[in-house]
Amino acid sequence: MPPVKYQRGDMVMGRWPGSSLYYEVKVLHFEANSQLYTVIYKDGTELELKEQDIKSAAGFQARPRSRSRSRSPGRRRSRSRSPARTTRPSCTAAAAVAAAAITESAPPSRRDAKLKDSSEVRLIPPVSATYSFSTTGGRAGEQEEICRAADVTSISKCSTPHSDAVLLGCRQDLVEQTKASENNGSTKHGKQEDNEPANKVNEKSEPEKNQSRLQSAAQEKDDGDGKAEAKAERLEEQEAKPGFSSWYSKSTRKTLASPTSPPPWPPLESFWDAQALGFVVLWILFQVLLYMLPSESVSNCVSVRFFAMVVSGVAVAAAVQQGADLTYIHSHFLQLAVSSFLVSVLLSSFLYVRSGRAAAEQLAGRAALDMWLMTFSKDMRPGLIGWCLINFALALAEMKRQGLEAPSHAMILVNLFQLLYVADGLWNEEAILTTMDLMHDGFGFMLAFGDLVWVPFTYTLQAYYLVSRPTPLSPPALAAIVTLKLVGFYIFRKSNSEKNAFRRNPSDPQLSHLKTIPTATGRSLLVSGWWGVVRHPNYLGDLLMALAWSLPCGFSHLLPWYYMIYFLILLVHRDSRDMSECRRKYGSAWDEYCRTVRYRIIPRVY
Ligand SMILES: NC(=O)C1=CN([C@@H]2O[C@H](COP(=O)(O)OP(=O)(O)OC[C@H]3O[C@@H](n4cnc5c(N)ncnc54)[C@H](OP(=O)(O)O)[C@@H]3O)[C@@H](O)[C@H]2O)C=CC1
Ligand SMILES: CC(C)=CCC[C@@H](C)[C@H]1CC=C2C3=C(CC[C@@]21C)[C@@]1(C)CC[C@H](O)C(C)(C)[C@@H]1CC3
Repeated sequence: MPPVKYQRGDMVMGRWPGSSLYYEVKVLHFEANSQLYTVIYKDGTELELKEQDIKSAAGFQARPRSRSRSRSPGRRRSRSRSPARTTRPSCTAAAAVAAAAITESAPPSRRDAKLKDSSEVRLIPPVSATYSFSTTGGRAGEQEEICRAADVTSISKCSTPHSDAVLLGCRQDLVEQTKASENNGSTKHGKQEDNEPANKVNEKSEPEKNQSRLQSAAQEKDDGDGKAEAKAERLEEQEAKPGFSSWYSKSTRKTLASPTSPPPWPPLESFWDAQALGFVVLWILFQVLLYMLPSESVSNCVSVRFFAMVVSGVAVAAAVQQGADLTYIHSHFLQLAVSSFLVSVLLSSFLYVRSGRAAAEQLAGRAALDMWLMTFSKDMRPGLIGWCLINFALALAEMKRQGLEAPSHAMILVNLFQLLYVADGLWNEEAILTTMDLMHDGFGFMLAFGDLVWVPFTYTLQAYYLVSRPTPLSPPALAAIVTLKLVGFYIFRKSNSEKNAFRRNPSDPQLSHLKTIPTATGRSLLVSGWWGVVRHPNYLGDLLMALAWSLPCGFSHLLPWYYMIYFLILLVHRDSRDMSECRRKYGSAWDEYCRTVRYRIIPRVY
């Protein structure tokens, strides 16, 4: 029996069925009976290839570089990845590799024979769905998808204006490949004659003009200053990393390409990282430290929570200045979320167990620690400030990943909008202290989970999305979004302040113009001003702001719209909870209020 040439796990170049194009694949398995290698392409497609359809990765390295790459050795970065990785083709390189492969593949007669061979290559899953040219992502998404399908991961290259030639090449090759592979698929079902047209397509589509087109495109790209290439390499490196981050970027692209096929679940081992847990614990301890600092000196002029936010910001800026790489937060997003989840479970369990004994121990004054922990946990600082920290880290990750000198406009908007929201919440002490969750629900798992996991790791998803999906904004769109945010914020702040001021001092002369309804409890209800427009003007403002957070991300994906949808459900649910609570509290006075102010959140609509 001849020795097996390629071993399991080897990174090699595999010929794409029906074409002369080679892409980097990983050997999964060799079946001695059929003499076929099962290989996996970068996009997850598994195929069985014959030995002659596989080449060692090293053979592809020299030719395309010397032929079309003008990058100086000084600019070439050494990488610590496996040797096969260093040969991974970028958009340009893939084109050049493909071109080289075509040239290499000798005279047409031999190529024909090869193409005929390809009909014997067996496709395991039907791949045509993966290669549907999605228009959902708009032009950028489309380009990216085409490049992905061709295993050309340098999105940034493909989306630069100069890359149209490459794009065209990729697109045409893919159309041809798709046709060819579909035909191969039917071959599997015994329709050998159906393969004829496919071979004809390939005969026509792979002549030298294809080669020169790809080569000139490659040349054109390499005449650049090498920045795009550096970008592509960075992207490749990111994608090469195992874990959630690379899984997410691949899966969002998959979703765009074929919305019907769910993205694969990230590998289990990528959920846990001890170092990530260490960072989460450190962050919470840092917030505990700030919480323990004597607050008298600042509390007269500035909210202590807001002060904690400023100090945290300064500390983070100093850490970045000292070389701390905050993009770790992006590449370990899932691990950090899992660690925070563990801490929230531990903290709420601890407090739950302790609360059972508290009554007895209170006499002995031993509940002090529990009380302290409880008030600290209700404070929401770690989560709210953590939200801003993560957003900032994601802006840095976007710059790194996209090779930008500053974050994109969309990223800046998302960061500033949410920073304003958090700063407002921390500045206005009542905002947190009077919220119904903290007033009525006590401290439980939901609050710990909300503070440590839900808020920092799901409210940041717009920024997370933008890291790998830059969304350009036209100046009018930018202006419209900023206006929407400001209008939303104005309604949110004014209405909350009006109610809080009224609750603090109902006879405040500044509020004397407002109409009220007395209730049996001795407290009154506002029926004019903001609270006379709808029953929850603050929710309306909050929803407009939520809209302004999602709009910068465009409409290509559901992920950045998650918050808007979740929040709509949350607020509608809160409104009905609050309605029952107020009816119980205020009885007929509440019914009268509801008759006077008919709409709940949106005037004349809901
Ligand atoms: N981003 C997020 O994840 C979240 C944000 N929020 C925001 O937090 C803020 C607080 O929301 P929430 O805690 O739900 O509650 P609200 O601030 O809406 O407060 C509701 C309470 O206000 C009082 N009230 C209602 N109507 C009147 C009236 N006409 N006159 C005087 N008092 C009235 C009642 O309490 P009483 O009479 O006892 O004073 C009622 O229980 C909102 O802006 C909300 O959008 C909330 C949850 C999550
Ligand atoms: C589905 C699920 C896990 C729900 C958890 C709900 C919590 C995340 C929210 C309940 C009330 C919240 C508030 C804020 C954040 C989310 C939670 C904890 C809040 C601190 C956000 C900032 C605002 O300015 C606010 C201070 C008004 C607000 C208060 C309520």
